[in-house]
Amino acid sequence: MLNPENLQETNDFIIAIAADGARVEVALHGAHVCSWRGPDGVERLFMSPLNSWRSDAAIRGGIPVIFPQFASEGPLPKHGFARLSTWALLESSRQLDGSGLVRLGLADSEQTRQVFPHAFTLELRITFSGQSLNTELVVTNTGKQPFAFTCALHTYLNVHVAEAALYGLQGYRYRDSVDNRRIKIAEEEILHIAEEVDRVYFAVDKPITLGGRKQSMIATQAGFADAVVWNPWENGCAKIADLKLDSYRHFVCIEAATVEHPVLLAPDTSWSGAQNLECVLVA
Ligand SMILES: O=P(O)(O)OC[C@H]1O[C@@H](O)[C@H](O)[C@@H](O)[C@@H]1O
Repeated sequence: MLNPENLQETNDFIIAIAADGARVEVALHGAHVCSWRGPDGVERLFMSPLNSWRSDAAIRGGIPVIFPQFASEGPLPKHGFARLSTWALLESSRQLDGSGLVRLGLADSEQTRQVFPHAFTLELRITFSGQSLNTELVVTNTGKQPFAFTCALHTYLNVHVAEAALYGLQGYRYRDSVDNRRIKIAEEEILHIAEEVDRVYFAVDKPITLGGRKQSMIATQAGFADAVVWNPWENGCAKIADLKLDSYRHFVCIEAATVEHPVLLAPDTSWSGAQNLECVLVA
């Protein structure tokens, strides 16, 4: 899936393998999980075949880290700068239980302070084994003033959209970005993706399941208040240069996010949010 020739030009990658053969590929550009395979070797994340792999662009697919601004809801570039920054590798190791651990870090710099005048560190902790992947974002305020941020783990899940169904969203209040950001209550027990979907579900406190024909993916989050479900459909793909016109058929984003109420972080304190993905194979 990844093209090593291109990658060497613009990205440094970490490949980490758990004792049971589960593996992740992580780019330092954005601390971006680009690939996650279980021991069966099956890719669980979508990566766009038209991804540019340019160091000045966000990677289209995998798990973009969104910080300190979700979407265009503030003065910063869309989805903030974390996904465009070069992170440092802090650790890549195998835990006593055989699971793989990769930790990456980012701190404020002259460049980030120009658009976000605060002192901070970010850490992304990626743990994986068997059929599960856990990503945790830790934000620490290392400055003297409080600051506010919104954030997300913008996970692109590999799925045949025509066969997919989302469970667990019924009853939540959500903001519908494809209907003038109207606030609605989710009535459907099962959400099928049959048109553009771009919703922020608020105060999500239960797992969301993306059911498919061969597997189901259970997304559980902690720390993050909200969850975004996004599929651009054909009309959206036509406007996004690094997606093919039919890419919408192959992924659904389930994003663990904090959007409605920004986190206000006091000096010398940390916030953390995690998304856990568990793949259940259908016999
Ligand atoms: O094209 P980008 O910047 O990666 O954003 C992709 C999508 O990200 C989602 O989180 C937003 O809800 C969508 O509105 C947006 O289109």
